Order: sequence, then structure tokens, then C-alpha cells
Amino acid sequence: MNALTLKNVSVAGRLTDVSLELPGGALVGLVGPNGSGKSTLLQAAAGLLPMSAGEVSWGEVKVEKVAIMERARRLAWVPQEARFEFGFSVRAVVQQGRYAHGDDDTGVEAALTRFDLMGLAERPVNQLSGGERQRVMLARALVTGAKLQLWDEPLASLDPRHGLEVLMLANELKEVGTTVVMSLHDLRVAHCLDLVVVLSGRKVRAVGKPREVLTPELLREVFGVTARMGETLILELS
Ligand SMILES: Nc1ncnc2c1ncn2[C@@H]1O[C@H](COP(=O)(O)OP(=O)(O)OP(=O)(O)O)[C@@H](O)[C@H]1O
Repeated sequence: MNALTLKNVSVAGRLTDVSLELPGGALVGLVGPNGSGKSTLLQAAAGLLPMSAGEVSWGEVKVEKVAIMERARRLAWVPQEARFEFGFSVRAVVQQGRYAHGDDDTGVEAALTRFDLMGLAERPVNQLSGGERQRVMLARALVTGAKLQLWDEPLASLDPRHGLEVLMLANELKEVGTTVVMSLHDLRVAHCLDLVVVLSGRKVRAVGKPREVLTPELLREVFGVTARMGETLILELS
């Protein structure tokens, strides 16, 4: 069964006729130039945007049939930029991920530890750095336990260690059947995922295994870059 299906989804002026079927337990990279529609696709898939056409299903169920509280248990969305109007504590924001589970706090302390947030737990979120805020949003998404995780540029503000830890976490989530869809600009990271979706001009240009999709020809056409495999700096967690 597919975890996420989009059928002919359009969002006026932002996304045109996107059809996609993403399996359960997969790491999916969403790549494409600025303005190609990645954030829009993620928001439409999360049921957060009015669509001008098409339908979105999570598993077998159309999104509009999923009750609001159930949505928060089934899907977690991490925005590209986390902005906070109020100075809730880091711990309180992570706890919000358990709202649809009766505020039971399951996994909150573990997520704070996992994202290196214990030392910041009582700090107001609106006084954190961009990368720290990003980690708070990812921790909140993690504690939902949702089997569909949609992360919009989760690595953009993170330092190398925290970035690698997020990728390791995504891999662990995949092992327990979660589908993680992340937009990203680093094609070298996209190359390591299970599936890649390439957007161009607000449409899907290609979908498939990275080795088959991210060819020099396609990268030249879509991004205007010359790509070749070769020696490069490799970073691993130590
Ligand atoms: N709130 C909005 N209202 C109207 N148009 C929008 C809105 N947000 C984005 N757009 C437009 O929709 C298109 C797709 O934007 P989107 O943010 O989905 O791209 P993206 O691939 O995520 O870009 P980036 O890599 O720069 O984050 C762009 O043409 C953009 O200008």
C-alpha cells in the first residue's frame, strides 16, 4: 500500500498536475530549483493548502476524510522556516507534538535528548538560532509518532553533525515503516536516499531511484549544472 498518493494535484499558480505514489517505509528526496514547487507539494500533501484540482490520499484514505485530530497522529509536517510569535519554552513546543495523543508526553524527553535540546529545554523558542529552531521542529515532528513525515528543507540550517544525525534518524524511522519525504538542495544527500522526485517549473520532471534519475543530462537540463562522480570530502558521525 502506498503511504502517500497525489493524483493530478494542482495549486493555482504554484503547482501543476502532480501525480505521485510513494511507498511506506521509504526515504524520499524532493529536489528542484528555487520556486519549482517543493514546499507547495509538501503543504498540499499535508492537507494544508487548498488545491485547485486533484486529490491527496494517505494510505487508502483521502485526506479530507481524515478527522483533524487523526491527521495530527498520521502526519507530521516540518516547515522550511520555523517562526514563533510567542516565547513558549522549547520543551512546551516539543510537547505540542503529543497534543493529538492526549498530551501524554511520550517520547518528549527522548526527543529533546536526541536533538541535543536538553540544555535549551527551558529557553523561549523565539530566542533560539535558526538551526536550534529547526531541531525543535524536528523533535516535535518526531514525538507525534506519525508514519508520514514531511520535512521541508530539514538540513538547511543545520551544522554538519546535526545534519548527519537527522539523516540517521530518518533512516531509523524508515526501518520501522515510516515514510520520510524531505525537500533538499544538496543533490549529494538526495543521491543517498531511496527515491527522488525532481520538480521543475512547478511540475514533476522525474521520479525514481537516485542513480537512475539524477543523471548528468537531467541535472544539466533542470539545474543548469555539470555533474560527475568523483572524489569528494566525505563526512561521517564519529
Ligand atoms: N504563498 C504563496 N502565494 C502565491 N504563490 C506562492 C506562494 N508561495 C510560493 N509561491 C509561488 O509558488 C511557486 C512554488 O513555490 P515553492 O515555495 O513551492 O517553491 P520551492 O521549490 O519550495 O522553492 P525554494 O527552493 O525556493 O524553497 C513559486 O513560483 C512561488 O513564487
